[in-house]
Amino acid sequence: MAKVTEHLAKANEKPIFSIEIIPPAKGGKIDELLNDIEPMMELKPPFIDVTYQREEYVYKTMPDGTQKEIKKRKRAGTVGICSAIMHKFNVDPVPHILCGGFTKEDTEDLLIDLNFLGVENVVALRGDTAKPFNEFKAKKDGHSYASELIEQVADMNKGIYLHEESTYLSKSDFCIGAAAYPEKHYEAISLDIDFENLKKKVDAGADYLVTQMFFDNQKYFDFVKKCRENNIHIPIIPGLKILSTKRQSEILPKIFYLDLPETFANDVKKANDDKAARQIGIEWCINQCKELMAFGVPALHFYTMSKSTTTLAVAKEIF
Ligand SMILES: NC(=O)C1=CN([C@@H]2O[C@H](COP(=O)(O)OP(=O)(O)OC[C@H]3O[C@@H](n4cnc5c(N)ncnc54)[C@H](O)[C@@H]3O)[C@@H](O)[C@H]2O)C=CC1
Ligand SMILES: Nc1nc(=O)c2c([nH]1)NC[C@@H]1CN(c3ccc(C(=O)N[C@@H](CCC(=O)O)C(=O)O)cc3)CN21
Repeated sequence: MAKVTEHLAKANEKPIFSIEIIPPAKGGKIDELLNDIEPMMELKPPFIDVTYQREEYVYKTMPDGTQKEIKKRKRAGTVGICSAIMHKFNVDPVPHILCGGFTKEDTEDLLIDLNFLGVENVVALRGDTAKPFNEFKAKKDGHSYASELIEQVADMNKGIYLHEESTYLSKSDFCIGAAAYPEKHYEAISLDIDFENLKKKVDAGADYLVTQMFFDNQKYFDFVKKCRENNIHIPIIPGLKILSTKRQSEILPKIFYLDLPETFANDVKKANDDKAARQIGIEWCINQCKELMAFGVPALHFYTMSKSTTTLAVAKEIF
């Protein structure tokens, strides 16, 4: 097993093919998930990201009229999935770890579990705002920003644990990924402020970055240039989403704060149905990948949503 940065260092001629999967909805079977992703194994991704879905809250009126808060998690099982894909496919799992919903102590326990399982990588994120709220709120004794979470992982890599004074504790050795937003994070007031926050993540110990999806490569090229000019020299992996329905051309820019190039958006709008939109999405992504390869990206990371068909349609043209 190896670190993401080690995998990236080994790839010289071609970028690495990597994928991101999501846990199945509660009650789903691990075998179904493994079967769904198996077709992509033909392209030998050296690492697979497994997202962590945060909890949401629903409120139920009880017979006595009081409101009961119910905590629900639709897609649980990130750690178990990491262990399953590691043993079934012999690839490095990269669990996402979140600030949201976690105390620092919860995080420490999670990191100890991952370390014992032999997982050597994490992507450290703040996490989205819990539904149905409209503002991110850290847990009491939890982290507010990804940079703080990165610091905790980096501390453990030095043998510094919470509430322990001994200096002879075993050191973990996690490779730490962090998220980057070429078109700014949706909550950030400006691109520049978001960039300052990105620097904090790098200073806290991020080993590499993976970007939010983008459909305009120029946004990625400008972002990489800005990073390099500002002394950020770690690898920056482009994250790619293959547009696969007409609706996504309306909704993705709004949810994730991105621009769709006008020609692309118009072509998708003119498509007769989702099948036609998906074909346009596939072709757009193939062209994006070719241009990114020519630029010399270290990897092409696909947000697959655990579905292999569209990703394979693109990747088979590229790799
Ligand atoms: N669940 C998952 O697996 C994934 C989730 N994400 C999403 O990425 C988003 C945020 O995660 P990160 O980028 O890790 O969060 P982050 O903590 O780096 O940034 C979140 C927001 O806070 C601001 N910020 C950061 N540090 C700050 C500071 N010290 N002072 C003031 N403002 C600060 C940033 O500019 C940004 O607007 C979330 O929406 C997350 O859910 C992204 C990839 C996968
Ligand atoms: N803010 C944020 N939260 C995330 O969880 C997240 C990111 N960004 N960026 C990186 C990856 C990519 N993720 C995603 C999440 C959803 C779709 C997506 O296509 N979602 C819907 C459309 C939107 C909707 O109807 O809610 C779909 O059609 O599958 C793609 C990538 C998850 N990750």
